[in-house]
Amino acid sequence: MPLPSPTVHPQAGHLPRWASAPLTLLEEGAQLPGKLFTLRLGLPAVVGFSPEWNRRLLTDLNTFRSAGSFSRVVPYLSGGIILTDTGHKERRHALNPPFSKRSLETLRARVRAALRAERLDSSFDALAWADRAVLRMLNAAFFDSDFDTRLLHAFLAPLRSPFPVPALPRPLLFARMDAALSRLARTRLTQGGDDLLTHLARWPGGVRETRISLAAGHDTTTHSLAWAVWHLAQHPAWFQADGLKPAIRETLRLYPPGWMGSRRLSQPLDLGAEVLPKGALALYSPYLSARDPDFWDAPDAFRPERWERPPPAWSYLPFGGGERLCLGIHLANLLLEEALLYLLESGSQLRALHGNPAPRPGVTLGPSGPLVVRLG
Ligand code: HEM
Repeated sequence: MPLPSPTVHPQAGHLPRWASAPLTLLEEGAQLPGKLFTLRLGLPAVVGFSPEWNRRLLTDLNTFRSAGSFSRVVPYLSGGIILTDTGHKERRHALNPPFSKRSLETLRARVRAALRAERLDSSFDALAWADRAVLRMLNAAFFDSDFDTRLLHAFLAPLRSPFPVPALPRPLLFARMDAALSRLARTRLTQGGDDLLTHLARWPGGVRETRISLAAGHDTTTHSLAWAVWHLAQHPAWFQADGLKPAIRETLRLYPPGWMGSRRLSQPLDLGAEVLPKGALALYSPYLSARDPDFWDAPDAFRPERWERPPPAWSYLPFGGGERLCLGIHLANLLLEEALLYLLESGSQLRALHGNPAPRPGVTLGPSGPLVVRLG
C-alpha cells in the first residue's frame, strides 16, 4: 500500500491547492492514517509530522539536504548558511558566537531604546506596529541603528507579499542593499563596533550572511510579535511580566511563522510503504506537529499554562531543530520579550478591538491583519 495522499488533481497534482490554500491541504493530509503523506508538487514530496520523522529529517543532514529545498526559489533566502550543506557545521561555528544568549545581552539596552523611539497610540494595529518595531530593533542589534531605515524597509517589503512576489529576482535592490551593507561593514572593520555586523563582517561572505539573516529574521519575528499581542489582548490574565514567556511559546506553537521546512533527498528513502526517489522533497511541518492531538491536549486552544511542563520531544519546532536550529533563536526571543515588556510598561490593560487574525501562509505564516488593539 502506498502512503496516503490528500485529494489530488490528476494532471496538476497538488500544486494548485498548495498555491491557494496550503494549510488546508496540510490539515487534510494530517487527517489521513499515519503521520506521513505524499504530495505531488512538481516533484514527488513527502510530508511528515511525527516526532520520529522530525528527528530523522533534522539530524540526518547527509540524506536530507538543504541545497535544492524551497528556500532556493526565494532570492532573499537562497544562499549563505541557509543553503550550505558541505561545511555547514564549521560555518555555523563561525556565525554562532554573536548570536549566543550571553553575547546578545550587550545589545539589550539599545534594542530597548530603539523601541521607545516611536510613540505608541492608545489604539493601534498590532501587525503594522510589530512590523515597524522589529525593523527598528533589528537595525539596533545589527547596525547600532546606523542603517538607512527606508532602504531596509524597501528591501524587506516584497518578502511578505503573496507568491510569486518574493520569488522575483531584484538585482538592483539587492545590489543597493549589499553596497550599503559593505560600506557600513568597512567602517566597522576600521573603526570597530559591538553590533552584530561588526562580528559578521570579519568572515568571508559576512555581508551576504547579514542580508540573509535580516530576511530570515524580520517577518518571522514581526508575525510572532503581532500574534502574541493579539492573543494577549484576548487573554489579558497573561499580560503581566511573568506571563510573557509562556505566552510567546504558546503563540509560536499555534502559529509558527516557519510553518513548513523543506529538504531534498540525496539518496532514495525507504519508508516501508513506499520508496521515495533521490531528489524528492521531504517536508516537516512545525504547524502540524504542534497541533497533533496525540501529543497536545486541546491543541487548538491558547493555553500558556501548558508550558509549566516541557513539550513532547521533537514536537515543538518553531525554530527548527538539530544542527540547523534557527541562528536567531535567542535574538528573536530577546526582541519579542523586549517589545512585549515595552507594551506592558506603556499600559496595563490590553484589549482586542477588531481585526482579522486568519492565518495567511506565504514565505512565513502571518496573520491577515489588521489586528487593532487598545492599550490603556
Ligand atoms: C520568531 C522568529 C523566528 C522564527 C520563528 C524562525 C524560524 C526558523 C526556522 C524554523 C528555521 C529552520 C528552517 C529549516 O529547518 O529549514 C530557521 C533558520 C534560520 N533562521 Fe530563524 N526564525 C526566527 C528569527 C530569526 C532571526 C531574528 C534571525 C536572524 C539572525 C534568523 C536567522 C535564521 C537563519 C540564518 C537560519 C538558517 C540556519 C541554518 O540553516 O543553519 N531567524 N529559523
